[in-house]
Amino acid sequence: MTTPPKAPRLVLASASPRRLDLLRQIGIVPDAVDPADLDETPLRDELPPQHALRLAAEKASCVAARHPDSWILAADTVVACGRRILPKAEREEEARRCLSLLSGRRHRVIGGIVLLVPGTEQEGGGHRRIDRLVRTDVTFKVLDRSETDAYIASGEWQGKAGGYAIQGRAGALVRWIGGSYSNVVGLSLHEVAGMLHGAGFPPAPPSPSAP
Ligand SMILES: Cc1cn([C@H]2C[C@H](O)[C@@H](COP(=O)(O)OP(=O)(O)OP(=O)(O)O)O2)c(=O)[nH]c1=O
Repeated sequence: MTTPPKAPRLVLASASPRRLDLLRQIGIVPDAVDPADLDETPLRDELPPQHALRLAAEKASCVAARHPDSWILAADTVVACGRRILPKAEREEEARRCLSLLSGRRHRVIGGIVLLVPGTEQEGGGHRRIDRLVRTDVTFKVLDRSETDAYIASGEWQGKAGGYAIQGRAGALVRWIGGSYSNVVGLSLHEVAGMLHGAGFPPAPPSPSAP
């Protein structure tokens, strides 16, 4: 008698609650969440897309070492103004600098996504890597002093790439967006669904109720 194939295990290599919520939105519930702890400083002369993809790949491979038989999903979100990579704002001055740079201008949000698919025994184990880069263009309104102060007071910028979170109050500061909204929040759902489907991950079960 042959044993049925084991259900694949999905590990989300991220500390971002937004990524977990986004996946849940499309019915994907990871079996485990295991963040990688990495130095996210850009390399010298590293361009925003290279940076996003490198970090997503490093997060994925760091976590894959702990889960050799699982599917690993990792991502990195970079906010870029020209060649410049904006920081993940941790301090108020950083967030203010980001907002003043973004005010009235178009910028790019680059998402690097890496999916590691475990190899079968016949393939000799190891993981196969699938990656994608997603770009969304975002234009902020011109921010005056009181709008900037109010946004800073909200504290929502903390730990966010580029010092803002489109899914919160900064939604009111965005004049125009071109491309994937979920990519800005942290993970393009269209891309990730396509990557999982294309690699043979079982589809999400039907939703028990409407959102
Ligand atoms: C631009 C923008 C970023 N962000 C968030 C998404 C990411 O959590 C964060 C970018 O930092 P990341 O390094 O991509 O992610 P993270 O450090 O939160 O988690 P991990 O590295 O463990 O996966 O900024 C928003 O939530 N909304 C936004 O509009």
